[in-house]
Amino acid sequence: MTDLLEIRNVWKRFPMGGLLSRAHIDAVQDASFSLTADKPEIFTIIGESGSGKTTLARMILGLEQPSEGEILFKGQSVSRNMNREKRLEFMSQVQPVFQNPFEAFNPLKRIDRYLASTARQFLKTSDRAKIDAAMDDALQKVGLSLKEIAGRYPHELSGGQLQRCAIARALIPNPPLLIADEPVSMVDASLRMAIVNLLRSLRDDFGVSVIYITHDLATAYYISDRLIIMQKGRIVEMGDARVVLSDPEHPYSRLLKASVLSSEDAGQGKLATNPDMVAEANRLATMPSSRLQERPDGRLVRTYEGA
Ligand SMILES: Nc1ncnc2c1ncn2[C@@H]1O[C@H](COP(=O)(O)OP(=O)(O)OP(=O)(O)O)[C@@H](O)[C@H]1O
Repeated sequence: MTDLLEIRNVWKRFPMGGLLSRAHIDAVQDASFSLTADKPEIFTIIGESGSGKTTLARMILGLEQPSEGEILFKGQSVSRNMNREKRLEFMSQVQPVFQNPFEAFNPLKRIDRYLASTARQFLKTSDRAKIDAAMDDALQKVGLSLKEIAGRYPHELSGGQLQRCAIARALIPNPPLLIADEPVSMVDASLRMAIVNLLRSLRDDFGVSVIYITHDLATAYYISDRLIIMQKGRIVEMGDARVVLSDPEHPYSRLLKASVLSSEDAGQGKLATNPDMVAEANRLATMPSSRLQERPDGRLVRTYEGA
């Protein structure tokens, strides 16, 4: 099997506290996983705020350089220092979808003009018919059409429609991989499932793999094939999404699941989280020596020396 993406022992260390300080934060610690080119999948990264999800995504997009380790896309090293031509070629294969569709579009620019400039850039053509065909093709994949959005400005669409347009923009170069960082969190709750189902259809109908970054276990359970759970920069559990989310093994994974369930029960006066579970997860996060161990069901779970 050929790898589409390979993350090899990647670390990202950010300096903290000014130029003269030696303090640093390990935003991502020794992350490794790969996506195969032969079978498109939705690979989810879950973790609470500050666990390193966005930093990992930015490294995959070549926007940040790993401090250690390597990221390979189709066998080629991804680097922040690619020249213009290489970057354009790379971007045509790995496209981001961001959280806030209203920030992704210039409010003063018609959406079709924005999509057209993306098509011109990646297709390297100024042929109007080819540009329109590429835009319409991408819009059809997200359930819209060029006719529907032609001449419209961002404020004339709902958040859900605009997020579809943002995904259509990302699809224009026909990338095999999308990196979707919290793509539904700014979208109205009633429209969220439509976007989530759209990601699934991109995988099933168009062979696009998606790295789906989220806090939300429910949508992760619904669409993911595999997932990793991150705690303070470390992957603590990785495996088949349904196996891990149905029966999480790592204390932090259990805590995440319990927190979600208990928020549903909050109206009945139950505790939002169990303090013992929080204390145990926090204790493990500070243990220096640990490794991912394979379980008989194929998942990887972090274990700690002397825990
Ligand atoms: N450029 C930076 N300089 C210093 N620290 C950073 C930088 N970028 C991220 N960090 C730190 O790295 C850690 C991981 O941040 P990151 O944004 O990757 O987390 P996240 O899981 O995506 O969180 P969220 O869900 O809130 O987006 C945080 O402690 C953050 O403060």
